Amino acid sequence: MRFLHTMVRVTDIDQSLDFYCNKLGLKEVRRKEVPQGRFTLLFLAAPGQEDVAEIELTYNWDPEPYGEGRNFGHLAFEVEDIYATCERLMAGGVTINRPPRDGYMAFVRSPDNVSVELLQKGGPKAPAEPWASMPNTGKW
Ligand SMILES: C[C@@H](O)C(=O)SC[C@H](NC(=O)CC[C@H](N)C(=O)O)C(=O)NCC(=O)O
Ligand code: NI
Repeated sequence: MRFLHTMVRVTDIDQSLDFYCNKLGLKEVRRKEVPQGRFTLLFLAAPGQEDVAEIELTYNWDPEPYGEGRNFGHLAFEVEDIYATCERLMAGGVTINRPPRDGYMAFVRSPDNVSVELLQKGGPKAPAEPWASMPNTGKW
């Protein structure tokens, strides 16, 4: 057995690709339109992780209310530089709900409010401003 993907439903493909690809750094691996089911599937992966650990975005053509499943926690990604990643996300208008005060862990939310955890590769970096004194913002 091997892990394939985590599926999240999204309400806007362009906004989701802007967040997951342009801002977070994932690449679109493939896309499948399913007109008979009135939905589109988009598979994303970090470079080199294609067919190893993917995110499946499901876009239903007919809008549906998606509650926040409290049993679902978050998507987690290891990043080369947690500060640079948070700077890039913040410059793109993403709120850093849990800033990397410890140089290691940060949380943001996707446009559909899916919680995304960012962890520093190799363990904590030295604390640095503005992150070391940045308060939490809302829930993550
Ligand atoms: C391709 C494979 O990885 C899938 O996950 S297809 C699973 C299938 N997805 C859909 O039917 C998408 C549209 C549907 N309206 C939905 O929102 O899921 C499916 O069985 N989905 C049900 C599920 O709970 O995942
Ligand atoms: Ni799937």
